[in-house]
This record gives sequence, C-alpha cells and structure tokens, in this order.
Amino acid sequence: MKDVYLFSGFLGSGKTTLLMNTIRQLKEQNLKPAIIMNELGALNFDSQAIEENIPLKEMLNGCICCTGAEKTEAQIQSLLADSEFDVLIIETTGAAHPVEALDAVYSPLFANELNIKGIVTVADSKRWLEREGMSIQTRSLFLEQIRHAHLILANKMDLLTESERAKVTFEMQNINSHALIIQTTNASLPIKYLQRLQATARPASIQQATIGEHLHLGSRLVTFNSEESFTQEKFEEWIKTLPNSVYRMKGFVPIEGIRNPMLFQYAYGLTQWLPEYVKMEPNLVIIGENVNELELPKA
Ligand SMILES: Nc1nc2c(ncn2[C@@H]2O[C@H](COP(=O)(O)OP(=O)(O)OP(=O)(O)O)[C@@H](O)[C@H]2O)c(=O)[nH]1
Repeated sequence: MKDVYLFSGFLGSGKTTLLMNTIRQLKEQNLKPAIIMNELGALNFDSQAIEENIPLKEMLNGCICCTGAEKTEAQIQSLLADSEFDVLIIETTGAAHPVEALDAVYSPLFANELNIKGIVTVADSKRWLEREGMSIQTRSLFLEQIRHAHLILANKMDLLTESERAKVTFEMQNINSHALIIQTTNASLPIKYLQRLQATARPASIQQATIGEHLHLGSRLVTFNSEESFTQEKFEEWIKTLPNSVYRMKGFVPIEGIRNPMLFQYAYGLTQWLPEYVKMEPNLVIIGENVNELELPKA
C-alpha cells in the first residue's frame, strides 16, 4: 500500500515549503515520492522546484474539488500505472475545501493500493490571528481547513510573539480537538509526525462533513513584455495599493539592472524576492477576488 497525504491550507500558508521539506526527508529514508499539484492558475511556478525524476502530475486552472473526482482518479491511475513510488502527496490549492479534495481521492479503484493517511493543514498563524478582517467566505474556508485536518502546522511562527503563539495553538485546538498541532517556521516538520498519522480519514467522516465552503477565487495571468522592467520600490508601491482581497501572487518580475526576472512571491502583505539563475518568462499570477479589475503596475 502506498501512503497518501493531502496538504491543505490557505493560499501562501506554506504548503509548497512543507512539500519540499517532506520530499527531502522521504529521500533520506530511501522512499520515493510522487506528487499531484493543483493550481488555480494556468501556470504552476511551484512545480519548477520539483526535481525531474519525481513523478509529478499537475492539475491546473481550477480547484481539485471542482474539477471533479474523475480527473483526479485519472491522474492517480496514470501515476500508479506508469511510475514507481512509495508515497503520494497531493497539494491542493489554497482555495480548496480539504474534505472535498480528499473525497476525490477515495475511489474503489484504489482501495487496495492507497492508504490515505489524512489531511495535513498548513496555517499561516499571523493570518489566523487577523482572520476577523477576512471576508466571511474566506474565514469560513480557513476554519474548515483547520476543522477537518488530522495534523495542523501552525506555521510562520517567526512572525509572532510568544503570547501570540500560545493564543494560536489554543484557538486552533478549540476548533479541532483531535488533531495534533505543531508550531513551525518554514513548515519545518519532522517526517515522523506525518508517518504517525493513523489513516483516520475514512469515507464515513467525509460524508458527514459540511461541504460547500469552497471559495471561488479568480486568477489572472499578467505577462510582461520584453522592454518592460520595474524598480523594486515601484513594484512594492503598487503592492501597497492592492485591496486585501488579493491573497497571493507569484511570478518572475523583470527588475531594472538585474539580468534575469526575479522570482517574486507575495502572501498576505509579505513579499519575497529571490534572484533567478535561469531566464524565466516574465509574468505574474495574481489570485484573489475580482482580480480582473485590478490596475497593473506601471514600469
Ligand atoms: N516568514 C515566513 N515565511 C514563510 C514561512 N513558511 C513559508 N513562508 C513563505 O511564504 C510564502 C508562501 O509559501 P509557499 O510554501 O509557497 O505557500 P503555499 O501554501 O504553497 O502557497 P500557494 O501554493 O500559493 O497556496 C513563500 O514566500 C515562503 O517562503 C514561515 O514560516 N515564515
């Protein structure tokens, strides 16, 4: 039987970071991972970080729970048929309801092949503390992701004070008393916590879950032309003008004086810029509500 983990968590909470940490630790144990990655947009920046020899299926342009169970089934079937692996990790989009996504994995076809270990939710702890400022829909999805987890990572602890850390854990435990909650920074989770999960995610509990909290977020792909480049300051100024219904941005942004477009990440007010050694197509994916109405940055 192959163990299956479903990584859930709001946009930008640290799922891909957890995925990379987990892959590294599986390899240290000589276990082979296979990955299914689901993205809301047409491009998957995160999949570029996955080594080529790891079997990877991408489900782009929509949420795993909306795309339908058949498509997930087909992806799993083709992984089982074509690839050798010991552990399957499914990373959902941050807009997915974890139970609906897991439901897509339950199929009589795999009953003898897959051992579904459970839902691992990565939570942005700072965002958790500020959840009152979210739209009702977003907040309720956040709660659902915590409520249905079998293991919770209270991530981004580096951004909190000691008392805030305790508050996050206390509040999450009140919502989900069954899951173990682990405080992490950079989703640094020893793999034993995953491996100890007891395959508690059974179809019966799935049917009882409250479904329907799914968020229908939009994604917009912005392509920069070859003459365009920004100063980092100007780009950051544009970010400050964005409404808080923009949850996530990822892309390669051309910056004046820097040879290759820089890898850019934005999650809940925080930006990250990293140099890129390969010349990537300059573009940006914006995920949030009403993203088609946003004004774009000016070079
Ligand atoms: N300060 C801080 N930043 C973190 C931490 N964990 C992850 N990040 C950063 O948060 C951003 C989002 O991390 P990802 O791992 O890509 O998040 P994700 O949940 O996969 O994002 P989506 O796939 O877009 O939903 C990146 O810039 C990470 O470097 C943490 O513990 N502390």
